[in-house]
Amino acid sequence: MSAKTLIASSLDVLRRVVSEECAAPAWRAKQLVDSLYGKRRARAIEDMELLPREMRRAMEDAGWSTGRLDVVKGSLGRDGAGKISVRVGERELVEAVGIPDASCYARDGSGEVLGRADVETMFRGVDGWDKNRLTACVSSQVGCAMKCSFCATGLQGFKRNLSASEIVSQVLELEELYGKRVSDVVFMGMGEPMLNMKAVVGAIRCLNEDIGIGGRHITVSTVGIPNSLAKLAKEKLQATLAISLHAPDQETRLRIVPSAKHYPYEDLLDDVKMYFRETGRRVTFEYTLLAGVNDSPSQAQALSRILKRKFGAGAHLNVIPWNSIEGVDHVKPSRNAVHRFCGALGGISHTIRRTRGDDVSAACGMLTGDFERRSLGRRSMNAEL
Ligand SMILES: C[S@@+](CC[C@H](N)C(=O)[O-])C[C@H]1O[C@@H](n2cnc3c(N)ncnc32)[C@H](O)[C@@H]1O
Ligand code: SF4
Repeated sequence: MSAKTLIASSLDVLRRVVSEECAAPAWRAKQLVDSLYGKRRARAIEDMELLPREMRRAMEDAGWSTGRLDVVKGSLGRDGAGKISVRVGERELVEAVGIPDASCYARDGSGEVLGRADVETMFRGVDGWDKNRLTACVSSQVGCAMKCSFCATGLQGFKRNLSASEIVSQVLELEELYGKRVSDVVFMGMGEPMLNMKAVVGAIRCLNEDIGIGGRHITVSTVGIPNSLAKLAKEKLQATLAISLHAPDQETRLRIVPSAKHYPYEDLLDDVKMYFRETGRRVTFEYTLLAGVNDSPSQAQALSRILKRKFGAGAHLNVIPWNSIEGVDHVKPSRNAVHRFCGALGGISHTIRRTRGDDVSAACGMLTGDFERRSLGRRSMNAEL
């Protein structure tokens, strides 16, 4: 990774690069933006045909790169959901997922292929686009330190934060592979976005202002980090906030979300309420449903009571039946259990998340970038915690 990446740099920074490092007129900064995110996107500075050759050379000499990422491998689910592994450092890989329209399907079954060209050939074999929507699920960290008991990323441990450029580039790579513009971005891949707020906010601004993805089509999902929501509210983003709640009370939450120890349930909900008041944005709660842990009708009733007490009609619940992960001691709830739980929610607005890409381990909580983890070794990843 180069620290001097043009992707996700603000227009002010790009203007400075153009005028101070390239001795070119400031209006060239607009062409630089077009070269990064416009129709003819350049993967490397040398390919930026809109810019004079001397200017490209000056940027390279000053140590700049675009920041585009290398796609190492990919796999495609039957429903067209595709997972890619991108290299973000010498020995680090993270995963990102493309989730097309629900009407899509993969012409050629799944399977894993190596190398960008083969991944692109495979991803272009997605048919059945209806509304032309493509959601990018991006990672914000290499691994995650939060250790939620049901999540493959949490099992992996934490390595480092991603930069804004590394986050945005995941979206650019998915757009290029599918040959489609991304319509929605969800920060639901690897990592806890609120532990990397500066880069996440920088990435959101770039996705919104430079790439043109509507703020309301960007969702940040967080397990809840003390004091982070007040800071996020100050950023005045249009993005939607999703809180991974998973329980109707502190005791149940503590069983599955170790970090809840530092953030009592009521305090979390009070902070969410403050965020709701400050931003006027509807808050979504996520609830990963685990058989025998948090899926009983009485737990749904308790959840309904507390959400109504705190938010009235203003909360929405996303119920996510657990996606099984090898070696993890949880049980997926039956269809009946999911419907019984939702039936007991007593009028709380909710949706049951349809699992996408689970046949290629691309669904929620299944991302790891494990390829490199094996060579790094779990001990070395955890050593940096
Ligand atoms: C992987 S997390 C990343 C964002 C953030 N760290 C968080 O927890 O909200 C995104 C969502 O996936 C959910 N999730 C994690 N593992 C899951 C699994 N195995 N099955 C279903 N949902 C899962 C999380 O609870 C969270 O709501
Ligand atoms: S669910 Fe989110 S916070 Fe928990 S371990 Fe997974 S990525 Fe981290």
